[in-house]
Amino acid sequence: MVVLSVPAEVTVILLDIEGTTTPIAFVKDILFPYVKENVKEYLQTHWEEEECQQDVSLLRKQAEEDAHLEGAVPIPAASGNGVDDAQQMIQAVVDNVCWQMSLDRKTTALKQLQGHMWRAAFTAGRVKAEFFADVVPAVRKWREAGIKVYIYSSGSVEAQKLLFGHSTEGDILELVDGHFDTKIGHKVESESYRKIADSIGCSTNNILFLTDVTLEASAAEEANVHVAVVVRPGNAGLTDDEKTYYSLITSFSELYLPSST
Ligand SMILES: CSCCC(=O)C(=O)COP(=O)(O)O
Ligand SMILES: [Mg+2]
Repeated sequence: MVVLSVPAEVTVILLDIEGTTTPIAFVKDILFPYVKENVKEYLQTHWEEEECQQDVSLLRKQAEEDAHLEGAVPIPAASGNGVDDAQQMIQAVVDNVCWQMSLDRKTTALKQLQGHMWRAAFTAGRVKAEFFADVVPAVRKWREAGIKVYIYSSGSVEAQKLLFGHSTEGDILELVDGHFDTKIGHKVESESYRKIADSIGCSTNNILFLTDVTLEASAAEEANVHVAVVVRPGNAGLTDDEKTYYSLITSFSELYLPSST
């Protein structure tokens, strides 16, 4: 088995979710279709609720920023014309969400609504999150060795907690010391990793970030974070240069902690 030694200065392991702890297929084939199939009904049911209106406001703000993009779908402000007005707005939100999802956009606005929609599916037991078989045993071992484990995903913190709280391995939320999402910044921006280190109370070089996306690895590395790229079934392929440049692992069990036996 290939072994990658974790630098002695690492005290925190920061994990991506999709493509790292969890198969991309689970997100693409189960979570995303659930949103596309149910978004209209969800909006119709929850439209009058404060949380739903906050989600719509955030999506509208994002739509304004996206106005210059090809195919962008605007979300009109309410004109106060009753039921027809609400139905038009709901349709615009549905179209906007479907457009963003067709591009797999990672905007905070989209991720917030998705998280709220998944809540019902997870808490009713209709969906259970999948984790690769090596994830839970490795995380337990790291924690026993005194390593803190944090999550940094484009999925909202609320959605992350749903996944870890309702998984095929049971409720594994207690294995995580904390969560970060794009509210701290985007994963392809190095400043996000500096802010995460500040928030945890460590230096960036105390962190090892595991991700499937080399753009994220590169941003983290620029901030002096240690990185390893995770190669899982179903992940996007890497170029030969990327394969040579990055430390690669195919399972968390390939990480060797000098402090553990
Ligand atoms: C954590 S919720 C579902 C995943 C999701 O919506 C997503 O965009 C995953 O992105 P990641 O940064 O974990 O690759
Ligand atoms: Mg990922």
